[in-house]
Amino acid sequence: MSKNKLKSEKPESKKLRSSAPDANTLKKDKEAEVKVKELVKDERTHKVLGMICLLLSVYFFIAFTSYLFTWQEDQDKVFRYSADVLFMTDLKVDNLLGRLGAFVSHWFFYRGVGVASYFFCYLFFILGINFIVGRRVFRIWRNIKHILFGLLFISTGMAFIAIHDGFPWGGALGDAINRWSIGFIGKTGTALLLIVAGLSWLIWKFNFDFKWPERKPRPPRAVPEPAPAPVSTAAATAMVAAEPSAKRRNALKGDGGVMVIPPNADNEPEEDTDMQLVEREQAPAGPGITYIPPAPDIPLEEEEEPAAAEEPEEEEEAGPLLYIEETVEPAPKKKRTPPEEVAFEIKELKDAEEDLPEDVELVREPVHADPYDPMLDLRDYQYPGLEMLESHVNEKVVQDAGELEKNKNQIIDTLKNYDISIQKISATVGPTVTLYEIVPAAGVRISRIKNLEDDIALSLAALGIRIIAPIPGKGTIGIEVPNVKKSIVSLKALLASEKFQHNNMDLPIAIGKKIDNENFIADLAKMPHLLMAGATGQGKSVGINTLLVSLLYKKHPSQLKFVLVDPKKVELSLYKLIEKHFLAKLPGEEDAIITDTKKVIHTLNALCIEMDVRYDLLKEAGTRNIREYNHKFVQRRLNPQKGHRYLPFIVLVIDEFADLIMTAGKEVEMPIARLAQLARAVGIHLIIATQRPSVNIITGTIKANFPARIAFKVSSKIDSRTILDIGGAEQLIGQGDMLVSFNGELVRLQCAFVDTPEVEKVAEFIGDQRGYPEAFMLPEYVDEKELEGKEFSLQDRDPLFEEAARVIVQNQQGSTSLLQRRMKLGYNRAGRLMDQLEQAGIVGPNMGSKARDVMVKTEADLEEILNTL
Ligand SMILES: Nc1ncnc2c1ncn2[C@@H]1O[C@H](COP(=O)(O)OP(=O)(O)OP(=O)(O)O)[C@@H](O)[C@H]1O
Repeated sequence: MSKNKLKSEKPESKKLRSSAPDANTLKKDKEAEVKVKELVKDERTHKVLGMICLLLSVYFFIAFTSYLFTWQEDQDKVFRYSADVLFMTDLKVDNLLGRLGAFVSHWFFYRGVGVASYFFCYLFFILGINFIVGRRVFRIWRNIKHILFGLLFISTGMAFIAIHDGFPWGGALGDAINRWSIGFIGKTGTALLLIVAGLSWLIWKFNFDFKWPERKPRPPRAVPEPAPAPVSTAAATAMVAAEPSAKRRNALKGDGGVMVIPPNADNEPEEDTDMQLVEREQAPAGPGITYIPPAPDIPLEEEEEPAAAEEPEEEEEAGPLLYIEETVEPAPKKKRTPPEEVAFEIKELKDAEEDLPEDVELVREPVHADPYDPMLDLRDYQYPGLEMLESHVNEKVVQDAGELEKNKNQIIDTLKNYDISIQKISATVGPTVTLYEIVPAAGVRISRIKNLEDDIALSLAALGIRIIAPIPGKGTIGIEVPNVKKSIVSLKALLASEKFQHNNMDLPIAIGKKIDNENFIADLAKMPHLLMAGATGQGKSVGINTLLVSLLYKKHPSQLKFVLVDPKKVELSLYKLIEKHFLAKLPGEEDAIITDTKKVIHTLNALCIEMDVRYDLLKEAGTRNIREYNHKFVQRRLNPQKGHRYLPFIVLVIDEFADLIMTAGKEVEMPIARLAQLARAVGIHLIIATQRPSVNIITGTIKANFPARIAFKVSSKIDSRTILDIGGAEQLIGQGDMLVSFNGELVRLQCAFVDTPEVEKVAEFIGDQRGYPEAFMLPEYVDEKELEGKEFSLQDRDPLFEEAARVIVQNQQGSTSLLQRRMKLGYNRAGRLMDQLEQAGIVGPNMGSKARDVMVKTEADLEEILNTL
């Protein structure tokens, strides 16, 4: 439909354009709009605004302070001439900032909020700093809330205290509230109200612990930490990060410096919980601490501790606090840990606690260290909003009572014809089909119904009837009958669902709705690959778009890359716009979307190399999968100098697999099979779609490695068996009606619908934002066959020769895999480089599985050799 739509829309839009009155004007308007947008986004504009805000803050501060001393002299003049005072050049005022200073201060103090006016200086100050620094150093909304409260409270309070003073302590606002309040609840009432309001604010802000000391869960004692086992930084981060910082502080305050485990950590966000679990598995209780150098000072005020609990998404800016133990020996001179600075959880270290002599105290130094933030490169990246997607007209599931009754009667009658009586029948209306569940009368064998499946379907004379006898796990028989009025499941509804919004999945994909209208949302990382088949026009392309768009809604460009293979050339071309954000390609390639079979082979092999390189990295890091690896990397426990890097997930999407197999056969099948077998742990996942699910295309090897499969309507029962190992897909009704085989279950779903213009909007929105300088580069793959017979001489050295030589000499290790890892090269190219290095006398001859000798010992020697070459 999408394509059709596009086609049919084109002539219309042409017509429109030709009848447009003045295309040039429109273009200019658009250009102007773009320029204004750019100007607003420009960081220089922000800096200028910041300067203006700071200036206002300072100006107000001086004017107000001066007003405190000169108000009596100036008040008369401002009263007398009102705003005219500003234009009376011969009028002398005492305010340091002249007539404007006197006028503004009068307005703020006398007509406004009295001394609380200083809050405005603060407001402009924090706005100014945020604009200039370019990030939210201060949280504006939180501060505005406090400022509003402060304005009301201070002005009223000051007016109450200094009710008879001539100076406008509370301003007109304070006076008015005060007068009203005294009239309403009396003087004492107002005083009490003010005290309660003030205390409430303090409690809200600092959440004092009012517990009686004897009721404390455990008596205060020395900090029980394992003496010889410093906590790894990661564990510390996980513990500290998992705890809302307000709680941390409270725990400390309540104890006067002694640490208490917060009683519950239940209100932690889900993601945090998960991270904590992973970390606990890893965190070594023994030595092996990695020192994280203190990051440049981040002032503590930035953190505004309680805010961390309220606005967890903002934590990334300041980074969680890390606590690293530096001295663990029993110190003769006791040093007390400063109570406000150390937050710690003891749970994990309980075992070691017993070994610790009673009087030992640990000295910890809080360190502000930034965990590596992969999103920082594109930190202003905005996720697409749901408003870009459409709600489709007939989205509501229609329950037609007449239709239900008719079908029910027909089912009962038909079964009666075969002497099958039933006890009970119930119906569940789904978006496209209704499931009638039948409980047969006692004594009726289910196998009988199963054998009569085709006859019953024929008698019911409806298209797309599927009989499930029995429904697994239920002991009932299901008959699925297509609805006359089908409803569309819009992707928007699925993406807005709670299950999609709040989950802990690595690669969440919204697929569709089950018959009982439950949303089917799965984690591609767990599937771990997906095979899709369906005859032409049954919804495959829409299905692929659904999956891609759901991932785009959830993932940051630093976390996910797509490799898109589109032999049909038109299906995935929309995603070209997001090349610099989400696509991966081969070095030196123009197009990120691969349409040519030869290039597909190169890309698949490059992905295999990337997989091997990633496995090497995982091995070196001592981790088992990409999640653990990235976690360790984020904690800065892996050294980028040694080739470690943050690994984004890679999703390979092939839109027409049959076409590839027909043209390239084994050359495509082999790398796909390798990837499917091995790549899940390193975060490479495959989505493969095909029109022709025949056995020569979906071979045994492929099938065995794709446990999750989706079938749209196919043309024959054989095709259905090829893809799902069971019939049924031939009875689907098309238009996104699908069967999903996943986790050993077969579920009928209505695929979520997302139209091409919606995808276009999302892609444009992402594409318009600042991206990486180029697409994500896959390692280079050089076809051995292409290289055969090519003798190389030192004259036509590889362009990377010098860099490779330096890597080898710096590491004093003549290993091909070192070059592969460091320079992200394919095995072949790294091997060729090594041969050239041997020819140049930089490394020794090949020694089988051992690394070659490095003949050049210093970089200075190497430079000499390179100069002479
Ligand atoms: N989930 C859905 N809900 C409603 N209608 C759908 C859905 N999926 C597909 N359709 C309808 O079916 C038409 C064909 O879908 P689509 O283009 O995805 O088919 P296809 O299997 O990719 O075909 P081809 O293999 O020829 O590209 C769409 O234009 C749309 O009208």
